[in-house]
Amino acid sequence: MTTPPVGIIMGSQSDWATMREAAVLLDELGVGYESRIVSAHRTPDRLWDYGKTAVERGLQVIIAGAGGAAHLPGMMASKTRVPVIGVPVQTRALSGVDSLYSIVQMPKGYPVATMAIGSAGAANAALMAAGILALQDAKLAKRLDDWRAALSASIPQEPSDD
Ligand SMILES: Nc1c(C(=O)O)ncn1[C@@H]1O[C@H](COP(=O)(O)O)[C@@H](O)[C@H]1O
Repeated sequence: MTTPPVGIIMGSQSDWATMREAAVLLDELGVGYESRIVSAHRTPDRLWDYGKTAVERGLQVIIAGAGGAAHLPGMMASKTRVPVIGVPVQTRALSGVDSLYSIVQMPKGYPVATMAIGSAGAANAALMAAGILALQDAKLAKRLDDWRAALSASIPQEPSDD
């Protein structure tokens, strides 16, 4: 089985409602991906193996979503040089600010490209991954340009009352 270019990983099944937004967009753009539950806290060996084999398996971008003490994206960035895009999942207790702060403040040397909290962040992670892959893929670049143009065209000039 060939490895798709993008790995979507998340700390828990409960993150899928958010991370699905990334999957939906990658589907729209025709970008292959795999989705896995990988937790630094609950499945540390799985995290280790995923990070250790990411380069040799051919993953090109990893989108990592987690909530609360969201160590998954940073730990994955420590384990592989494959670029990691972090998605702070919204939490009930602290609205996702906990997730954001856990992901964004990486020490020098191990970056995580951190998106907005919640579903907008998950969707943007997919667009960011597509943008990275499009640097080497002219057909994808065209699909991404078309997607962006369609979004622009859908924005009305004036507000309406309905
Ligand atoms: N932040 C992490 C990590 C991790 O960073 O390794 N593993 C699970 N979690 C988070 O725990 C939250 C609650 O998980 P449950 O809903 O399973 O209790 C989820 O948002 C998950 O990302």
